[in-house]
Amino acid sequence: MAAYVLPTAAQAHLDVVGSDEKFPVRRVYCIGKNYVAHIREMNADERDPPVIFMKPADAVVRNGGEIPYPVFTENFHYECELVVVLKSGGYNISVADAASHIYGYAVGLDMTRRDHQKGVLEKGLPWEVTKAFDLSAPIGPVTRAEECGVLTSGQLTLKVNGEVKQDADIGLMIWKVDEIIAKLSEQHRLQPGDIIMTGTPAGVGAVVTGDVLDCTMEGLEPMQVRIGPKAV
Ligand SMILES: CC(=O)CC(=O)C(=O)O
Repeated sequence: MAAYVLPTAAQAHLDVVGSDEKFPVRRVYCIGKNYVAHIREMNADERDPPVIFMKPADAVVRNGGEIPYPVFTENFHYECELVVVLKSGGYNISVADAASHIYGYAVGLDMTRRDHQKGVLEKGLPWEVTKAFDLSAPIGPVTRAEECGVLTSGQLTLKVNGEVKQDADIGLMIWKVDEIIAKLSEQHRLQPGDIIMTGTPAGVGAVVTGDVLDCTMEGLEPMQVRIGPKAV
């Protein structure tokens, strides 16, 4: 087999609770505007359907740790989310079959350069500058669905420096997890290793260097992230 002209990139992966095996991340799909209360706080139109966007797989930061305050923003926001990870996929998955493709769940953060979002939304430009930058997806360890069951409700909470900022039941999602999988598979052949960040509830806000963010969800392993000094 011919060699590559450069070293290949490391495989992005997540830890699996109670296992030495790793979950290999293929693609990171994200759902935006999936909770009414968040749509309202963003002054967006709640009659519009949720939106689909992506982050690169190497935006994933395993189990938190420290992430730098990124370049190219002065308004860096947290968005706590339920993350669904897939063991199988396909096109046109039905809502009824969707849960059979789920390997497990984790909590994660869709970190956002909020200062760039307004212009992007107003001008109808792509979302990459605001969402798809380096280290923008800290994600905790994956709990297997066979351990926690299929999650349709449960409290998702984010604390910043110990103070609750986001606290909502995932049952309030506009597109539920099974509907998200069905919708995505209308547009993409979902693959084993694809992961889905399912949208954030209300209470998003800015962080500064030194802040400590704790994401929790009943039945899942928690994740803690610290915001480090500005990246150079
Ligand atoms: C406007 C947003 O913040 C979209 C998003 O990422 C979400 O709702 O989640």
